[in-house]
Amino acid sequence: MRKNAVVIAGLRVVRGGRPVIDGLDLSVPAGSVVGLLGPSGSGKTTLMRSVVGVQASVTGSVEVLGATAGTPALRRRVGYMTQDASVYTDLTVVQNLRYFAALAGVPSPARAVAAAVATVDLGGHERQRVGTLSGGERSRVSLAAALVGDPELLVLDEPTVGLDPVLRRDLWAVFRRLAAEGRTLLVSSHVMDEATQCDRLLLMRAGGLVADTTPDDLLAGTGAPDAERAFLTLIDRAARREEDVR
Ligand SMILES: Nc1ncnc2c1ncn2[C@@H]1O[C@H](COP(=O)(O)OP(=O)(O)OP(=O)(O)O)[C@@H](O)[C@H]1O
Repeated sequence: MRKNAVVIAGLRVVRGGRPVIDGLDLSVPAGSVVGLLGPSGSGKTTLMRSVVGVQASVTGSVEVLGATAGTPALRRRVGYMTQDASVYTDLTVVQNLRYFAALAGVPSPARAVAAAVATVDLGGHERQRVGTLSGGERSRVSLAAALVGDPELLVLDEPTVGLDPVLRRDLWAVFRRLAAEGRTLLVSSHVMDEATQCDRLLLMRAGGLVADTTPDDLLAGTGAPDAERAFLTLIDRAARREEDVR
């Protein structure tokens, strides 16, 4: 089995004429849930877009499942859930999923759609137009769309944003189940209690990596009582180090 699902070396991304990621190295172990955390604007989405292969002005090496990010061979093997819902509100749940299954070239679309609906627990809503679903249901359709190609790597950009604690807990149970099946999940989040559900944590700040750690080591290394305060401690330390260098 592959040791790392993603290996990044010397990643540099220029957006709006300035480097927003500069010299990033990291790896994502296969079969694990890796949390991508960091303040707003730290580069999480840009990193995820680079992994999926949809980001322009990327230099350095981004290897995904043994291939260069974005190569056509990876299309079905990588599922991407963007921050904003990317499903069609005027189509039903099943129509959306059939469409995404066709894009991914899924050989048995009906079976794949049914499996994705079951995974995200949307049974009973199959024929409902997405525009009439609740916010939480809609984000689960986006997750199902990312899942319908049966990907080995799932890249999920803030999948739980705006969801209530019950839905967040349920979605994290889904993520854990997907990882137990051998899939790799790279999940960004602002919600620090979600950090404790990850196998590994990547902490970004200002386009760089501040920490590559585990939830236990994050707490032990900072002496903080919870993930949120540990995170703030590391961000403050990194900011102070940067000021000392200047
Ligand atoms: N299209 C763009 N043109 C110029 N700058 C951009 C563009 N998209 C993003 N940026 C800048 O790149 C930096 C990283 O943005 P990115 O969206 O990756 O951050 P993020 O960590 O995902 O933030 P958030 O948590 O708020 O979603 C930010 O400073 C942002 O302003």
